[in-house]
Amino acid sequence: MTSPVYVAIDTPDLAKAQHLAGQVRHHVGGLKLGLEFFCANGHHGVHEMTKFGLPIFLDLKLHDIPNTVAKAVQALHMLEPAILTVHAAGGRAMLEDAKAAAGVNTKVVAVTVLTSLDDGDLSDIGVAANAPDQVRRLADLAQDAGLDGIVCSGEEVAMAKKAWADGFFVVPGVRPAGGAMGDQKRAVTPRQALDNGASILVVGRPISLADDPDLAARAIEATL
Ligand SMILES: O=c1ccn([C@@H]2O[C@H](COP(=O)(O)O)[C@@H](O)[C@H]2O)c(=O)[nH]1
Repeated sequence: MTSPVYVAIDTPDLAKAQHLAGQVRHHVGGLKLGLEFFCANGHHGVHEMTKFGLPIFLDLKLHDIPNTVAKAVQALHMLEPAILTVHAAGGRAMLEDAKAAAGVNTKVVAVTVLTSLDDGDLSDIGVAANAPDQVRRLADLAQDAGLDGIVCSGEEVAMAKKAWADGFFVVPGVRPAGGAMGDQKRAVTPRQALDNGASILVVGRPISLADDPDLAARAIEATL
C-alpha cells in the first residue's frame, strides 16, 4: 500500500534535499517541496527531485490577484506537480482561475487556516471566527470554486470531510505522540489525522531532523 505520508523537504540546499529524499524514499508516498526549496532551486531543483520517482507536491501557497495566480500556475505546467497549493483567502475568482490554469493531472488544494495559527492569531489578523468555523467557511468556498480539496489541521478534517465527502484533504502539522511542536499550534498525531479523514499527511521536522530520517519515517508508518 502506498504511504499517505509526504515528507516536507524544507531546505534551500538541493544536495541536502536529494540526500533526505534518498534516505526516506521507500517509506514515504511523496515529496513536498515548499517556498524555501523553490526560491533557492526553481524549476531545475524540482526536475532533479522528480528523479526519485515519487509524486511531487508543490506547496507554494499562491496568493495574489486572479490574473497573477493563473499565470503563475501556467508557468508551473511543465513541472506537472501532483498537488499544488493556493491560499483560499485569495477569494473565489482566484481559486477558480487557479484551477482552470492547472494541468489535468494536478490537484489544486486551498490552504484554509495555517496549522501554525490559533484563535488568538486569527483575532490578531481581524478574523472573528474560531479556527474550525473559518476552516469550514473556506472549505465551502474551495469546493464551490471547483478545487480538489483543502489543507487544514487534523483537528478540523473530520468536520470538513463530512461536508465534502469526495474532497482531497491534506493535513500538515502532524506530530508523533510527545513530539516537539515547534511553531505548530493545531497538531494531532499521524494516526489521529488519518482516522479523522486525512487523504495525505505532511511530515517535516519529525523526519528531517531525526538522527535517522528513514527510521523516523518507518516508525510513523508503523503507527498508521
Ligand atoms: O497549514 C499548513 C500548511 C502547510 N504547512 C507546511 O507543512 C510542513 C510542516 O512541517 P513540519 O516540520 O512537520 O512542521 C511545512 O513545510 C509547512 O510549510 C504547514 O505546516 N501548515
